[in-house]
Amino acid sequence: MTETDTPPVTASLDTDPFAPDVLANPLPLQARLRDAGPVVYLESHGVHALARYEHVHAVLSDWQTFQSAAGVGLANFREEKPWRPPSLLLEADPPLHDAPRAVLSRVLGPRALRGLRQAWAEDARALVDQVLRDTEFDAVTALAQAFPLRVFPDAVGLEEEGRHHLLPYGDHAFNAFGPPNALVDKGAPHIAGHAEWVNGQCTRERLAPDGFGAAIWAAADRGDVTAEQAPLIVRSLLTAGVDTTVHALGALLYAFATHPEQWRRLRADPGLARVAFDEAVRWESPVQTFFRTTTRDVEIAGTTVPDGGKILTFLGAANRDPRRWDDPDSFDLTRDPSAHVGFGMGIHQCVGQHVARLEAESLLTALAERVEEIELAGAPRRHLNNTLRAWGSMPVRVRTV
Ligand code: HEM
Ligand SMILES: C=Cc1ccc(C(=O)O)cc1
Repeated sequence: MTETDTPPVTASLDTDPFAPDVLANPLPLQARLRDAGPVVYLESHGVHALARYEHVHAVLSDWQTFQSAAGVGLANFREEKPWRPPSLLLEADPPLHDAPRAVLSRVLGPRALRGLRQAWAEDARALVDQVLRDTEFDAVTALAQAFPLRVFPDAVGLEEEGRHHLLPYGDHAFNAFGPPNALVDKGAPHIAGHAEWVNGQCTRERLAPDGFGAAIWAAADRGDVTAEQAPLIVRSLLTAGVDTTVHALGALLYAFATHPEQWRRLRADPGLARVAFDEAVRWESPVQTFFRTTTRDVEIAGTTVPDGGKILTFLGAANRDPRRWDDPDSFDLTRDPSAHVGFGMGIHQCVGQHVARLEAESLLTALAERVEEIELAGAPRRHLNNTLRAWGSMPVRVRTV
């Protein structure tokens, strides 16, 4: 056998996963990646891609070998300056990651959220009553965007004025995890204005005295983190806490508008609201991808990735891996979705997931009480983003009780 006859251990593809047509429908490429092998070299960006559940789970669980401090996007912070000061959680490894994570775990933990449950349930009912005055509406603007933007900025303690900066700021941040393409170019001219408001909202004096932001500053006063760290920890909430839940709620509404039998199942058992949300996060994976950077030469399933190599983990592909899930492409409330990687895995697993679940449970419970049937009233339109899987609009028709 000559050198050229030896089959390559590592498959490679030249498809760009951040191309518009792929972002509009990533499922075919995800299937190709899973089937091509455990590790696939992407020539388009010079990175190694993982799309199978087993290997995505393993890489996200091994922060020592696959670090976050060199950035969790394509940009390698060892070689280039980040577009903004790195996050003290997302773009940090232990030990620097530990104290900020411990603070947010407490501020956003289930016990801290108990005080919000009643208020968010009432607000969801008020919004649903208002929206259901019409039998046809855009579920993205009327519900998926409206509810998080009614409850989350107040929970953080943000000023009323300027909240319109939140969605475009997050949208650009999530685009910036990808390559410097047209989506990044679209947000670049406006990001300074959005960032000026967002960064200003993270200062102690601009935050209401009783929200998540004030609780982070109180942790600084106790010495759990420093006063320099406090605003950046608040910034994490504003970056990660809005667009993600908006698009997860969009995924949830799309799932039910296209699966009437699952909607009937939820109405028969409203206690399914929380599992429905996690099944929607598995099925659509609003956060599709994240990168890691190797801290040494490492072999993954027969492929050696050199130190400093970027690894692209396809969370969305892992969440539909038939090696892990029965009938993965179906949205099914009888499934146990709890092992999904839609919130990540390991020490960086989403610290805001309980906030997201409470938002979803509040909205879904209010809808299930009033809406007998929900269906698409026209073709939904995708909102393209390098990292987020999102709907830009979703016309629906409802029958109410
Ligand atoms: C359905 C909604 C959400 C989804 C799908 C989501 C997804 C994720 C994912 C995949 C990660 C892991 C990132 C990594 O491993 O590099 C993560 C981390 C994080 N999320 Fe969420 N998230 C959501 C909602 C939220 C909310 C509401 C907040 C804040 C209130 C939040 C704050 C964070 C923070 C601060 C991190 C970094 C944690 C760390 O590095 O230790 N997320 N999220
Ligand atoms: C899941 C995305 C995410 C984005 C930004 C941050 C942050 O800025 O800390 C955390 C998570």
